Amino acid sequence: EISLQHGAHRLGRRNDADMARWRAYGLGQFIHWGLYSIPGGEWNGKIYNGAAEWIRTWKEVSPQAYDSLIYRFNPIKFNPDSWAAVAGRMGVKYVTITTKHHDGFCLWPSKYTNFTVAHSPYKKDIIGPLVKAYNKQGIDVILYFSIMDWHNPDWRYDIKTRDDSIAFNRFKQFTRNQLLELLTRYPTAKGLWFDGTWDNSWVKQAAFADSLETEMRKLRPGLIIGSRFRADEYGKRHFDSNGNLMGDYEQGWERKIPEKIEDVHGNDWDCVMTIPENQWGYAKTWSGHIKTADELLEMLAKCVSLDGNFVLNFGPKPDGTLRTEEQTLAKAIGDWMTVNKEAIYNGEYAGFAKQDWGYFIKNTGTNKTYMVIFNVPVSGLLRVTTPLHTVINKAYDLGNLTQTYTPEEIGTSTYFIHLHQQTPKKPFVIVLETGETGKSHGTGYEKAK
Ligand SMILES: Cc1ccc([C@@H]2N[C@@H](C)[C@@H](O)[C@H]2O)cc1
Repeated sequence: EISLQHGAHRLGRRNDADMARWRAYGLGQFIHWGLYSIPGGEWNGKIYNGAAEWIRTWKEVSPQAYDSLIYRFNPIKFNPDSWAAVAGRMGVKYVTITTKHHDGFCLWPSKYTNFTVAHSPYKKDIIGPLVKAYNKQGIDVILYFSIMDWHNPDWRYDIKTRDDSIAFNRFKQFTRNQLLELLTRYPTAKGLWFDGTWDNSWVKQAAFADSLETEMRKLRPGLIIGSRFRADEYGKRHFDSNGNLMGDYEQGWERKIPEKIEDVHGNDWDCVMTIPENQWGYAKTWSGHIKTADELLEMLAKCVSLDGNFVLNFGPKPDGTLRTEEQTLAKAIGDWMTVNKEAIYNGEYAGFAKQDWGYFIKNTGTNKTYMVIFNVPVSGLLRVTTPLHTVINKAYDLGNLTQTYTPEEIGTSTYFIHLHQQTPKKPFVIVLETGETGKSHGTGYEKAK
């Protein structure tokens, strides 16, 4: 261990109520919305093959022309209550919304720049009504904020000269002002999701970022900030120079999911995922593979089974409506969640050996273990190896409690659950009520005769 001033300030998970609430979410929604939604990945009739929210960096686009999109931002059909209703129907417990993406356009009327909704034809605050609408649906809000700000002339990718550091010091104050402004304007926000923090300019600000994080936490006790916000004094990000996670949860799983429990190092984490391969902002043309509801449900179950939250991204259209494909997916996921939410909310790693048929999830509320089944084996036999001294007392369908199973014990802590013939063509859940050997009324099911 080396002594660090600006590394991790806490070892292991946060154990307070605010973090327990975040840990229990399971399913979240990401929303990327801003000026980039207007071109939607196309410019002068040509399709940009990068992520739509990065179109300002395309050589075909002059930054000034892009920035003039502010005069076309007027989402007349924007209705936050309808977005929140779609999210509520989908079963999300929290939403992460872009307040300012890399382009620097602010969806709230910031006092510290004119590049905001207040100076667009729309004029009104977007973030406030969104927070209110989502909170009304019982959905918590996390504010996405990009440190990197292409529009602000004081932004630098690196600090090479004295002029750079003079400009960047102004930029640091601007950033601090905007963050304190957001926390003050939107006091119900549960956390901040930082992005745009990989460039040397910011990585060199270990002390500043550390003190800013402390200041924000003091202003908003319980605030949840991930590992992407700051680097330690040796430039290490996410994990400090002693290998300890900075921030409250690991923010490294963008468009990817850990394979096994060892990959998450006992930390909380979220996975943020796009529906197409790599589009966060609205893209008129979705090319490549578009994920189906079943694929997304499997990602959700996999994340929760490994102690993470799964956050699915929506890129609303410039007029403020949600694209049809996203609404259809939200409903399909919601229909599944209506039946199976007990396997997702309050879900955590169950400690059962991973099996090919799907995922084990322990619900910390019900204390039951849920088998989320995606791949029914041709044998119709679902193998279950319980943790040591754990026996299965009951097994039944979550979707139909009268559909029970008598696990066949085939070895030490190992059982086969015999599926009934007509297994559904959709992911389904079997509930296991377990006990500790010697503590339950019996020793579980008798050995197979
Ligand atoms: C290389 C790269 C940088 C930033 C991103 C941003 N993070 C996602 C959450 C989106 O905001 C995307 O624009 C994606 C890829």
